[in-house]
This record gives sequence, structure tokens and C-alpha cells, in this order.
Amino acid sequence: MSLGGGTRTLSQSAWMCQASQVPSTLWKLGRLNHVAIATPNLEASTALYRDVLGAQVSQPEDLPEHGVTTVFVILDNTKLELLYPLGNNSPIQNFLDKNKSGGLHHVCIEVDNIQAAMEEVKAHKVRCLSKEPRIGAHGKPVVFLHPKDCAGVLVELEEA
Ligand SMILES: C[C@@H](C(=O)O)C(=O)SCCNC(=O)CCNC(=O)[C@H](O)C(C)(C)COP(=O)(O)OP(=O)(O)OC[C@H]1O[C@@H](n2cnc3c(N)ncnc32)[C@H](O)[C@@H]1OP(=O)(O)O
Ligand SMILES: [Co+2]
Repeated sequence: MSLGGGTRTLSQSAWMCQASQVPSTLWKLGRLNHVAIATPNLEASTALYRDVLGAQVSQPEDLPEHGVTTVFVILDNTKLELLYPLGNNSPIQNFLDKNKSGGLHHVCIEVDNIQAAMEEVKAHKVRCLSKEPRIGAHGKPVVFLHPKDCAGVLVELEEA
């Protein structure tokens, strides 16, 4: 299917119309940084990726300011972030209460200017889950976007 010329279907025209309306030159979306998986058993999930699937995995890291312990699974083109609750008010506790075996928790996409990205999404009534970016697992500013405003998926933006 080519979008380069010839007759376009209605949906192709609509797609091109949307693409040409990309509103900001102040920031742009980059690579997929990680896909996060919440798990009720961090050791078992780490062992699955390391020992069964043969992936390289990081050491567990406690992030008290985020209420999680993380293990990163290194893949050729991206990473998986295994998440386990830390402390009494973990933001992933409700999710694990509802999803007893764990599940896909969020996707993290890089942006080149997180402040500009936040302004843009707020202008489009997408809720940011913190007023300001916070420092995330890679020591870089991150912000989460409400899943109810993102087709049911919790989205993390990370300034790369
Ligand atoms: C270290 C860092 C990094 O990588 O740099 C991280 O990733 S830290 C990763 C952990 N940190 C975070 O997740 C921070 C951002 N998350 C939050 O602020 C929270 O978890 C919320 C997403 C707002 C959910 O809050 P809470 O669990 O209190 O509310 P809730 O259970 O009533 O959920 C409200 C509605 O959202 C849905 N919902 C909740 N979590 C969801 C998720 N992960 N994906 C998709 N939908 C989700 C619920 O099912 C519910 O829908 P229904 O009403 O239809 O049932
Ligand atoms: Co994350």
C-alpha cells in the first residue's frame, strides 16, 4: 500500500490529513523506551526472562519515590520494565489487586522536550498524572498520562 500517489482511500486521506496537522514544532515523539509489566512475583518473572527466555536482565532497583522495585529486561530494540510494588502506597497496588497474575501496565515513549509535550497534551484535555515531570528509572524526567485519556493505556513520556 503506497501513500505516495494515485488514488487514496478515504482512510488514507484521513490519515494524511491528521499527519499534516501535527501541531507543534517544539517537540516530537521518539522511540519506544520500554513496555512495563506489573508482576506479583518479581523473582519468578525475572527468572522467566533470564533463565527460560535467555534475556539479559538488570539487578532489581528500589525506587521509593515511585513506589516500585524495577528489573529491566534488555531486548535488541527496546526494554521490558518488570514492576513490583514498594511501600504502602504503591501506584501499582490497585492494578495488581485487579490483575492477580500481573499484566501489561504501561508503555514509555521518548520525547525530546517533556515540558512542551505536557503543554500540548494538556491543551488537548489529556490529563498528566503529576504537575511537573519527575525523575524516572533512567535518571531522566518522566510524566504519566491518564489511561482513560489514552485509549485505556497508561502512557509514560520520558525526555531522552
Ligand atoms: C520508575 C518509572 C519509570 O519507568 O521511569 C515507572 O514506570 S513507575 C511505574 C508506576 N507509576 C505509575 O504508574 C504512576 C502513574 N500511575 C498512577 O498515577 C495511577 O496508577 C493511575 C494510573 C492513575 C491509577 O490509579 P489508581 O490505581 O489509584 O486508580 P484506579 O485503580 O481507580 O484506576 C482508575 C481507572 O484506571 C484504570 N487503570 C489503572 N491503572 C491502569 C493501567 N496501568 N493501565 C490501564 N488502565 C489502568 C483502572 O482500571 C480504572 O478503570 P475503571 O474505573 O474502568 O476500573
Ligand atoms: Co516505566
